Amino acid sequence: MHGATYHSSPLAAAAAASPPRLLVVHPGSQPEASLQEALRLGESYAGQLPAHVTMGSAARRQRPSPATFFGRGQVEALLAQVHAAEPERVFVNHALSGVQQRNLERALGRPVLDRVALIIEIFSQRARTNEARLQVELAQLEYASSRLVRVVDAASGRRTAFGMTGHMVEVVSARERGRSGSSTGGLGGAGGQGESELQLQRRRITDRRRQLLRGLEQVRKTRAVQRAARQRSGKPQVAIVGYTNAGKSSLLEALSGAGDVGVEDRLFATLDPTLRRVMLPRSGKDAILSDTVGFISNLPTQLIEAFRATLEEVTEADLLLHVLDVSSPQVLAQRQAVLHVLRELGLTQQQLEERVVEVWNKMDQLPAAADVAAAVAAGGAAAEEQASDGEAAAAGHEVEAAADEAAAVVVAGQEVAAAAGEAGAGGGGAACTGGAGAAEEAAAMAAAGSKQQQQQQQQHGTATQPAEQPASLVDAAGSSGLHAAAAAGLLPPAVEALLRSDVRAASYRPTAVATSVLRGQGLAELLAAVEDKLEGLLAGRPQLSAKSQAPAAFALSREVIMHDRANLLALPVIGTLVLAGLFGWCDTMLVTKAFILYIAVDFFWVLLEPKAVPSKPRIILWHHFITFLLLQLPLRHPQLGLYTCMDGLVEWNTLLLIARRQFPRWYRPLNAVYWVTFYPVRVVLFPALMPLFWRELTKPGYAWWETAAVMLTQACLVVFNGWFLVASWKRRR
Ligand SMILES: Nc1nc2c(ncn2[C@@H]2O[C@H](COP(=O)(O)OP(=O)(O)OP(=O)(O)O)[C@@H](O)[C@H]2O)c(=O)[nH]1
Ligand SMILES: [Mg+2]
Repeated sequence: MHGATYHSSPLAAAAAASPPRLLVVHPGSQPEASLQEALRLGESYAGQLPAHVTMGSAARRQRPSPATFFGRGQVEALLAQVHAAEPERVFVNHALSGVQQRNLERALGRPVLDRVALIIEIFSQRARTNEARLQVELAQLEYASSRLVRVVDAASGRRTAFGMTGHMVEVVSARERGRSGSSTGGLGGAGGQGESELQLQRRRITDRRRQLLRGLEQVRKTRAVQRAARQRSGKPQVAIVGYTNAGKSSLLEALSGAGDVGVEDRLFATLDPTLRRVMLPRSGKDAILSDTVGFISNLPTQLIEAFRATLEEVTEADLLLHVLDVSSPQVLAQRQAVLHVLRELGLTQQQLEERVVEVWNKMDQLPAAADVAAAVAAGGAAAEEQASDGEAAAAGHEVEAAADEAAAVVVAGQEVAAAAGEAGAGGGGAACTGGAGAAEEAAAMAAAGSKQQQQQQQQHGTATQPAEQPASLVDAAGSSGLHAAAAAGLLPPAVEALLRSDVRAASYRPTAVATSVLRGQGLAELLAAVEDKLEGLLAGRPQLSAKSQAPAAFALSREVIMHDRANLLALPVIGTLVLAGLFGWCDTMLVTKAFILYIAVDFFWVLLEPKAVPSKPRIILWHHFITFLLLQLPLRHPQLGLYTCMDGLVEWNTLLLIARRQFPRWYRPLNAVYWVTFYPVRVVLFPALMPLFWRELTKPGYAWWETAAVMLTQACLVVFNGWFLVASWKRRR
């Protein structure tokens, strides 16, 4: 029952074989845009645009009925619609409680899905890899278990409202009842078992959940190891995120040249992260880009939680490319939804502000796409000219506003290319000094060039692929072009709002690059902006900007860097004194005192600021305390000073350890010398000092407790070195 073979939800399997006919029921109180999205979700699930019915009016907002969500009259009307349309399933475009869902299923005689269930079912259909299937099943389980109690409490006690299919909870077994035409036949014969059946189901859920979590933990570990290996290669990691269907996979395909990422005009086409290498134009270095599952507003928390392993590619990335579909009137809400999910994933506001580049995609889909592109070309040229002339003060209002924006907005376009020859001098100059007037002029100039295409767009109801590839017109210098287009009234309200700084919250103004991925426009500018941003971001992380072999986890904190630097100064002094003491060039008592001073200062440093060491400050403190005790004896018996110097040799090895993480460029040679010195000093010399100490300390003149203290402390240091060796091995593996 809990065997190795995996069976995804039988409903999903059936749906994949022949997509079920769906009826979308839209509560009239919900906005029209929500209906459009519901239809797209329905289309993604059923493979065809579903029929829909709106219940209630937007004007009359009534409280949802706790029993059936819709009022009694509405349910009757809905039943009539269901009889007319004969759908296999009904999708209510709202969140439903377990009781509402079950009562509606009874009333309509059909399985009823709410928004969360539908999204989970779409995920279930799309899950291809083992990782995705595990994650989807976990989400299904969480969803099912959250309604288990309520459903059973409300039931007559004669039957449970859910069933089990093999090892898995059937999420909406009532759907299955509807499908089979039976009112009691939950999968696995769950009927009639009462409370004990409930307990059994609960236990099965818990067991399966535990199993899934174990499987996913393994997935996470594997992903973490793979990520660490990629980071070791020194290649920056860039994650593409965005609302579903915004064009993320298209962008990855376009930037990487790979044609196998999987672009589809349906919601949640992508579930699994796909990685591709992309060359950065200026440095010629590679970055790793990852495409991942799209987000949606009110993304079920079960899915966010379940997809954590996948979404860690996002949280661990150096940079995020946030793709926005500017052709959607809902672009602002979609942007907020994505930011909301990113925050739920644990990204802080500061990380969002620092690590995001926005991609304003589907520019070609704007109603006046050609004119916008022309205005942008004119504005961009103006900005360039303006920059080179140093005449910022003379610029028009719109251009000033653009300069205020931190964003760099770029559009390249074929129609723009046509206008560029003319606009380069005339249009550009006009935009520079004329603000909105110039934009109109530029738009008018471009209008002639783009007329033919506009006609095509009207004919086909959509933008068409241009015959020629566009030339890139504007570099990532300013958003004046789009501002000019906005001033000329060429932008839809949503894009205008995107541009306005009041919407782009004061502190949140990521660099933005306008693109039409479908037409290959704006991609060069995007890559340049990505490279700029990465350079800025990785400046403090040299192991990423320079190819090195340094381990990934070396994003050092300020505290560690300061402590390391102090040690890089102190340890060579101590090490040299130790060598001088060993060779007899310096009094061993002086060495001992210097050693004690160093250990004491470092002890208090770590005590007061535990973050000064990358890990395990407590062990470091114990180590220092024990060393401190050991060093007391040479103060009482100067003849033991030579042994102090022998112990002190270990500080050269410590110096190499610190240098290794502080100079990642030299990681390989430093690492080699570190290990060459590690074994003779820590593994051979330290234990070997034990019999030497014993021989010395059993001579007359030493108190028994002095012998015991030295032997004990030296033994502790031997154990510490052993632990250190094992920990290093583990880390390397
Ligand atoms: N007009 C136009 N369509 C685009 C553009 N970029 C992508 N598309 C189309 O948008 C649809 C969705 O593209 P995808 O790349 O699959 O979108 P996605 O963000 O990966 O979607 P999910 O994986 O479902 O979240 C496809 O039909 C693409 O051809 C663009 O710049 N302009
Ligand atoms: Mg995709």
